[in-house]
Amino acid sequence: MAVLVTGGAGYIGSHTALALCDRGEKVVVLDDLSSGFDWAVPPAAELVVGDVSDQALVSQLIVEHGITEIVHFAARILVQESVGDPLRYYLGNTVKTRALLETALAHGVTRLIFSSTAAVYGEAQVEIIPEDQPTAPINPYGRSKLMSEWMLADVARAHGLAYVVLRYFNVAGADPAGRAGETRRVATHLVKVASEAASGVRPGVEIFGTDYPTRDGSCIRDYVHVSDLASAHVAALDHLRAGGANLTLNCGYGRGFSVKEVVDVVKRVSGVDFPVKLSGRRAGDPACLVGAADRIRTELGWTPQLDDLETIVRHALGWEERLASRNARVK
Ligand SMILES: NC(=O)c1ccc[n+]([C@@H]2O[C@H](COP(=O)([O-])OP(=O)(O)OC[C@H]3O[C@@H](n4cnc5c(N)ncnc54)[C@H](O)[C@@H]3O)[C@@H](O)[C@H]2O)c1
Ligand SMILES: O=c1ccn([C@@H]2O[C@H](COP(=O)(O)OP(=O)(O)O[C@H]3O[C@H](CO)[C@@H](O)[C@H](O)[C@H]3O)[C@@H](O)[C@H]2O)c(=O)[nH]1
Repeated sequence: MAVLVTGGAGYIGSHTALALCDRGEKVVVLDDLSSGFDWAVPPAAELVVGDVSDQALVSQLIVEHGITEIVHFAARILVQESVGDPLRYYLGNTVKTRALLETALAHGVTRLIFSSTAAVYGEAQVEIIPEDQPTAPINPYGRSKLMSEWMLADVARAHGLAYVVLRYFNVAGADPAGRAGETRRVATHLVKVASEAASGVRPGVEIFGTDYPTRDGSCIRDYVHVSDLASAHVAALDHLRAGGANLTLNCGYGRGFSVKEVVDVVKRVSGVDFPVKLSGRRAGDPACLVGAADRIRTELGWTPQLDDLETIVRHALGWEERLASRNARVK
């Protein structure tokens, strides 16, 4: 019995692989390393380098390792990039998910956890978004993920697939023990970017958009600690193994911070007053995304341990320090 973690060399996948290994699960990571790093895979997991749509490879992995569940993270993840190159997103996120599903079903793997996103909601009509809010994504990234959600629901009805869809809000922070964190060839996520600025890796932070209809004109997001998110996946796996119902759940804390507030917290926690430039809006960004957070607690018994922006930022800054010493060693 083993769990296949696609995208497990990436940010959220590597933290979830760690959480699974920590409790003694056998973990096989499948990752093409297009945005992930081989060294990010926990030592206790096995890394196979390849593409999730390579059906011969995935078939071989399922049979060889006795895969019983798939946690599917592998995807392209950037909203702005999806606006400029939509077909890349429909291929990477929708078409390849279809191929993976087909392979899984062909081998009788019928339990799957899927990384979806708050981007499926689009421009929120309510301050706190419940799961039954109509989906109306405003960018190709969100649409590519929503199509995958629909595929899962259809396949569940037709072939008995059991799934949990987790709609993550904005993921940030790093493993509290410093074993993993967010590593990017080019960082774009706000907490990561601001942590890099505080660490001197970049000159400063640009705030994209100050004319949104929010309390200070900058966008509002629900920032969730990556290790809490990892534990939500473990809880989802237990739910499926116990024969639980198919679920689509928000994964956030139910409270939002503006871009300006996040930047201020990073400055305060780091003690570094890095330069900030006010700029125009970035393509594809909704004004506000904050998720109702009660259903996942009720359904999965998920109890976040790290719901605190300062803690998230402290862990993100700690990871930057580790990366700096690691890069110094590698050079
Ligand atoms: N980071 C966030 O804030 C956030 C929020 C909502 C949803 N998500 C979703 O969570 C998942 C993971 O995001 P992340 O931030 O860890 O991204 P990431 O880029 O760090 O990780 C994705 C991993 O998937 C791998 N990958 C991509 N395409 C692949 C393919 N075809 N075959 C094999 N491996 C492939 C990449 O090399 C990378 O290691 C994604 O599905 C993303 O859409 C992320
Ligand atoms: O240098 C920066 C980076 C970001 N932002 C703003 O900060 C907010 C958050 O942006 P970012 O951290 O890039 O995350 P999102 O674009 O909200 O997208 C993330 O969060 C979504 C869920 O809400 C996921 O679906 C996506 O995969 C993930 O990239 C947005 O308003 C950005 O315009 C800035 O102002 N300056």
